Amino acid sequence: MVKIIGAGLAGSEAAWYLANKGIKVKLYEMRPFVKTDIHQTSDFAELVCSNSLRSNDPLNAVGMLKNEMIQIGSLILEAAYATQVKAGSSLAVDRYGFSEYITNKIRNHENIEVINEEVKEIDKDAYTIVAAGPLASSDLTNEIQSLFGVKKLHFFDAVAPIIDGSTINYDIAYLKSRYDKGEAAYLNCPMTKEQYETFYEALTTAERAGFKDFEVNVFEGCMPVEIMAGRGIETLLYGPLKPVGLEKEPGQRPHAVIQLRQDDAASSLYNIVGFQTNLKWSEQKRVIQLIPGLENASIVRYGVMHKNTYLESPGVLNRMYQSIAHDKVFVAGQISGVEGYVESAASGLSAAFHMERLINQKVLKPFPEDTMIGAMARYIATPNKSFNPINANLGILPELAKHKKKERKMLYKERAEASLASYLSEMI
Ligand SMILES: Cc1cc2nc3c(=O)[nH]c(=O)nc-3n(C[C@H](O)[C@H](O)[C@H](O)COP(=O)(O)OP(=O)(O)OC[C@H]3O[C@@H](n4cnc5c(N)ncnc54)[C@H](O)[C@@H]3O)c2cc1C
Repeated sequence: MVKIIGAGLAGSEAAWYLANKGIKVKLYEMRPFVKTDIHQTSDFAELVCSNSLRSNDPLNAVGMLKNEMIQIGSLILEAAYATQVKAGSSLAVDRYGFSEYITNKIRNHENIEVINEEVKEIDKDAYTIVAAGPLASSDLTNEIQSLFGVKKLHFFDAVAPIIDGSTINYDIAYLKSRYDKGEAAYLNCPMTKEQYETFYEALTTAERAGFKDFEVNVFEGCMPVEIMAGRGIETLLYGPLKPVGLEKEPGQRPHAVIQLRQDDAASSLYNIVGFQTNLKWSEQKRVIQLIPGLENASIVRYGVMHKNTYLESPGVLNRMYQSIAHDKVFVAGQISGVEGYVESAASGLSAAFHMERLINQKVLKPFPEDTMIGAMARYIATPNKSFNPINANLGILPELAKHKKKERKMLYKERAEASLASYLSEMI
């Protein structure tokens, strides 16, 4: 029997993998009895912010990771493709359908017992996967800290607001994907230079909520838009408000464009891309209503900002997400030092893969480091003076032999596919 703590992206993925291998799983989830600051439902694998699982391009790092997860057997991706909504070349999902799909599969699996309880202690001699996420309850966080003898770390993360689609002005907002790649699934709100300057002034002078120290600890990949804007008036124009490839008519490029991405299958909700924010709610409304097309927008969920806990994994976990000190205990998901929905699920899958082999006394061997799933595991287990949570990215793969620059991505992909296929056939 394996005890899994947390039915999030990582815990659900791990439970499903082990149960399908005939191993009994006790899956502990504290919601709905104990809530986190962010989760809103009691469903499993709830997406706490964006509804996007990012790029589907197999040459992109996260696209590569997805393909590897499918080879190994991923419930999260099965659910994502079953509940996909239009988002150009990205994989976005109907967030409620996605979580419901996973919850039903898990609850109906004969090898999984779901226990709605907060876990406060970890038995180091029992097979356990800790997958309690970045919002793990504080008693459990203290237990993790003392079990592994580490200093707790955190950074701050921010959530983007969600808009009621029926309140968008469609005379101004138009459908288009950047450079017309994929389906035109984004709504675009164009700005003139003057409109941008008014918006910029409001954004950078608006009142922020709480957290005096967050500017030093903010994670670059999920930075509040007001902090990014504070770096200079041009910064957003090269980031989330980049207008290139979004011209409504050829040759008529707006000064800036704010994009909205469909948030549910009914296309009734839209989130503002790259607009994670920690502004006071009244200020969010004021700033958002300055965006052309959103003059009367109704905000159904405001952006928020909060602490995000993770373990400094090098020296604590090995390349199989297994504790070095307590070999029956694995740690997976965002709390293990990976960052992102897909990455969290991938680490859950990886931990479960190795856990099954440990229980069945098979050889333990990390995934090859030239696969994305293996490169991420190597990153979290390798000593690093400034350890930070990691997204899938091509920079963590081993260098290629001499090659032409334009062949690089294809070579990474082909090398990873061959490596994973040979590893999986060896590991049977
Ligand atoms: C505010 C915020 C916004 C984010 N936005 C994005 C985004 O837009 N895109 C993206 O790719 N990533 C995002 N992330 C990062 C990350 O991908 C998500 O946090 C993801 O949900 C992590 O998956 P997980 O399985 O590790 O944790 P979770 O999905 O949070 O699952 C952990 C589960 O454990 C449960 N739990 C906690 N403590 C206990 C306990 N003691 N006993 C029992 N159960 C417990 C929780 O209730 C939860 O269900 C965001 C993170 C945060 C915090």
